[in-house]
Amino acid sequence: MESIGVFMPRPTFPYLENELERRFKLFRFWNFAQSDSDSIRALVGNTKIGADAEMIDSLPKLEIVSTFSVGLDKIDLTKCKERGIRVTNTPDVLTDDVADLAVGLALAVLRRICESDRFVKNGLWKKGDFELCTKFSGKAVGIIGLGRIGSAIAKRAAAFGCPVSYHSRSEKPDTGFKYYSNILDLAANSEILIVACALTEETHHIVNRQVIDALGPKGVLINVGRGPHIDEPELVSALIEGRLGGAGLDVFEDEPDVPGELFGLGNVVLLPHVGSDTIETSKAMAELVIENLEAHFLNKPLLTPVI
Ligand SMILES: O=CC(=O)O
Repeated sequence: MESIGVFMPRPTFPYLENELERRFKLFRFWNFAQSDSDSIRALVGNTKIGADAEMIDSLPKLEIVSTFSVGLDKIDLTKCKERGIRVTNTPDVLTDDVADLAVGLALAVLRRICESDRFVKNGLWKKGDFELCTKFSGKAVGIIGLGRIGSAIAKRAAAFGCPVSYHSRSEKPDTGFKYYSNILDLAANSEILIVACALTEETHHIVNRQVIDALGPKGVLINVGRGPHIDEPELVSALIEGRLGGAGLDVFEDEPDVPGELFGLGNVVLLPHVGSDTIETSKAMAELVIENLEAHFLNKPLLTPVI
């Protein structure tokens, strides 16, 4: 397959880049000339750059978009469908990591793990004890989106003795978790609200001022989905004004820009979109990207087809 042109619009996990280079004719955005466009039959995107309409239009021979992510929000799926371009992503292999991190963020915010760490490292322990924090076990956890990742978070939260409820487009059968068709009811009945759904037009700003206010001054908001799930300026003012108890955020509306107002807040833990960034999972995701490409070019069924 060395002659098949694969386009990578942004640097990615080096293992994936090297493996693609070994098997295909890899064109990286940074050493790509427009005249190469006609050789490109596949595109490998990620959470930052996928395939928007302009990119798709510029690649007339594009047959498949294989993204190194589970999220599809950076891919124009309508355009891909119109052009008959196949799309694959990397579900399942990253579920545990993202769910682990959601629980880790909740623990970090409530138990003030990062603040306590700074307290010790800054030598403040010698001057007195750290303040009391808030218990996590047993807290009412509400999950927005009970897909693969949401379900894995629910399982973990349940193991901590947390009553779990959720909101999604429709009620899932036999989960044993309480379903709220109205997100405001979910927020009002949760102490920790976790965003774990896909970003679509319907879920853009699904957490708005009303939801934040329903969660309230003792509530904690965790986001392991996408930044635009939350109305960020509303979140920032709620945290500054004390209308929300705390937040653990792995994703932001305009990454890597994070609102500076959050930097000084002790009840907020900020991560640089690292939900699935473990060595093990990145490798599994890379294998999936490659196997999907190989399956496509060998006319075999795709492993994780979206379209
Ligand atoms: O955010 C991570 C992903 O979509 O894989």
